[in-house]
Amino acid sequence: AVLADNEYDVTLWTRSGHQADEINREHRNHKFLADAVLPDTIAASTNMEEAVTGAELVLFAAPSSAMRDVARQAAPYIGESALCVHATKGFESGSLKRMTTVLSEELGGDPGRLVVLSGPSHAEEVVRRQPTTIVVASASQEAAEQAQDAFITPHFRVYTNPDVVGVEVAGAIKNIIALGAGLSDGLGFGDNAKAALLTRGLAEISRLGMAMGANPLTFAGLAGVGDLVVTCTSKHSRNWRAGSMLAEGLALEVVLERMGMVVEGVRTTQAAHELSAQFGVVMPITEQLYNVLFQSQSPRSAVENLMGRGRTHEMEEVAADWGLHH
Ligand SMILES: NC(=O)C1=CN([C@@H]2O[C@H](COP(=O)(O)OP(=O)(O)OC[C@H]3O[C@@H](n4cnc5c(N)ncnc54)[C@H](O)[C@@H]3O)[C@@H](O)[C@H]2O)C=CC1
Ligand SMILES: O=C(CO)COP(=O)(O)O
Repeated sequence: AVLADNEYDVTLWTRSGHQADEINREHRNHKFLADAVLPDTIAASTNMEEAVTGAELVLFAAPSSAMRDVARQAAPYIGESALCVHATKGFESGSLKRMTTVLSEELGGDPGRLVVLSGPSHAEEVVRRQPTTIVVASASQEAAEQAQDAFITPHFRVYTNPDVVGVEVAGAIKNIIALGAGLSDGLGFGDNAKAALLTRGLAEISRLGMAMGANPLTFAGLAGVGDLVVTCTSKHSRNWRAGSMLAEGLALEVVLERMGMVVEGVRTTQAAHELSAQFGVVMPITEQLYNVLFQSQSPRSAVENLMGRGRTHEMEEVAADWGLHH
């Protein structure tokens, strides 16, 4: 819808013939954006060749679990000069690769044409043209500015950032913290607990990101604190909702089935658990979420474990994370 507002001819690719028909005939996408009317210049197709051939910009927005498969299907039809942007938040399971790495491997060509678009941006509000701010990051400033040009509207303000690693890590890991925020709210804890999760969560995100080569300043920006705040506090968040359902005692499989939409934080918890070991980074909230999701630990004992950790000096810890002398 943002691109259509900027007068691009948009073709949306989907696997579902029913969804394509609904978008083409009614300009609606009932299952995923029930209340929205889409611009009538958006066409939908189940034919990848038709959707992608000749496109000057290709936006990938599949779940992280589908990124490699979708990119592989699209690759033969993407022109050499096409800008390739993704809005996916997660890592590839198993390989633990970031999404631009997956795209680079599948699409080939100039890696400088790859851009990640991320930040506090629930689709339900973007499609209503409510004020939204996001970041586009690319190794190439020119590519980032091309993406900024393509997406910026009076309702959708786009900033550039050269830190692809930081933007991708921030967008992925905040979903773990949002699952924790949903659990916390579902258990009946208050604003103090939520603020603690956000703040200590940001420390964890930054610690892993820096170990992976990110610029720490990215975590103070829209892709970092911005997306963390929106996902932990918004009624639209799938991750928050899944966390609050887990707090009711529902099994993970039941929660995911009831959600019917991707809850990226679940796979990301598994990935971050592995990344924290690989990079030797301490991630206590992620560790407790991992135990709740995959090791049958009760949410209440996870909270007790977090509250009962050894005493810590806040500034010494930050200084160590940032490689500063305290
Ligand atoms: N919904 C939102 O407001 C935002 C979502 N994102 C990210 O965008 C990505 C997608 O999220 P949503 O659209 O919310 O998920 P969703 O669950 O609402 O929609 C995912 C779509 O991908 C399709 N899909 C699933 N597996 C597929 C496969 N193997 N091949 C092709 N299509 C497949 C589904 O049929 C569905 O149409 C996630 O990484 C999410 O973190 C990022 C920013 C905002
Ligand atoms: O990343 C998002 C908002 O910026 C979407 O988060 P959820 O998947 O939790 O809805």
